[in-house]
Amino acid sequence: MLFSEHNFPNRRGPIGSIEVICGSMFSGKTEELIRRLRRAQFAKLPVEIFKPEIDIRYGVNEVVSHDSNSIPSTPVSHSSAILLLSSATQVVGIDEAQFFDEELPNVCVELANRGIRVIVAGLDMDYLGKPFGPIPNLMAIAEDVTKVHAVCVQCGAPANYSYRLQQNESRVLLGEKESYEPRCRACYYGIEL
Ligand SMILES: Nc1ncnc2c1ncn2[C@@H]1O[C@H](COP(=O)(O)OP(=O)(O)O)[C@@H](O)[C@H]1O
Ligand SMILES: Cc1cn([C@H]2C[C@H](O)[C@@H](COP(=O)(O)O)O2)c(=O)[nH]c1=O
Ligand SMILES: [Zn+2]
Repeated sequence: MLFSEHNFPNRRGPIGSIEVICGSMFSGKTEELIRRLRRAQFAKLPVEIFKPEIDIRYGVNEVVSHDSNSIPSTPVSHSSAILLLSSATQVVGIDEAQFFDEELPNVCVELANRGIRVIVAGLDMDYLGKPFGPIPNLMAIAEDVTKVHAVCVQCGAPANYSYRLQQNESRVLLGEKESYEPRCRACYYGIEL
């Protein structure tokens, strides 16, 4: 976005917005989220970061990337808690948003309409290649959507699927490299070219 696009002479006060960072596992969603939030902190803006209570893989009170970058965060059990905990902030970050309830898009709209910059990261597809939780609706209402890609472990192409290695059919199965690998379309579907 051009800096000149931020100059609105007839507007007073901050304009809120919703940004979505999505992609497969290992695509760099959390790193990109942390990068944007750190830049906001460098700008001395008050920042609050949330994640779903379910995701305690690396610790309860921080968001951690696969490369061990981390930033403190607050675990919440329902998206409505984000509204209550964001009254004095200007930037809200949300990680693992695919695990939140379907109210999350409304919560993000409410925050953005208060003038808050909302940055949401999450899986766009589950292991079956189906749109995951509230992410598709968030992508529809966001001002900005960034789709990041991992590297396909089979062939090296850009990967947008999270292939599950375990025989487990529940949609939610927390895990890392022992349970998932990022794959491109051809390798995910086993398409011979
Ligand atoms: N196959 C892969 N493709 C890309 N990055 C990978 C892969 N395997 C491990 N990584 C590591 O994962 C990091 C991204 O981690 P992270 O931001 O936590 O991803 P995400 O939140 O999308 O799962 C990369 O910087 C890289 O070091
Ligand atoms: C595809 C898929 C993933 N999960 C889980 C596995 C991990 O715990 C997280 C994703 O973490 P990341 O930061 O994006 O690497 O989600 C799941 O429960 N169900 C799925 O279908
Ligand atoms: Zn591939």
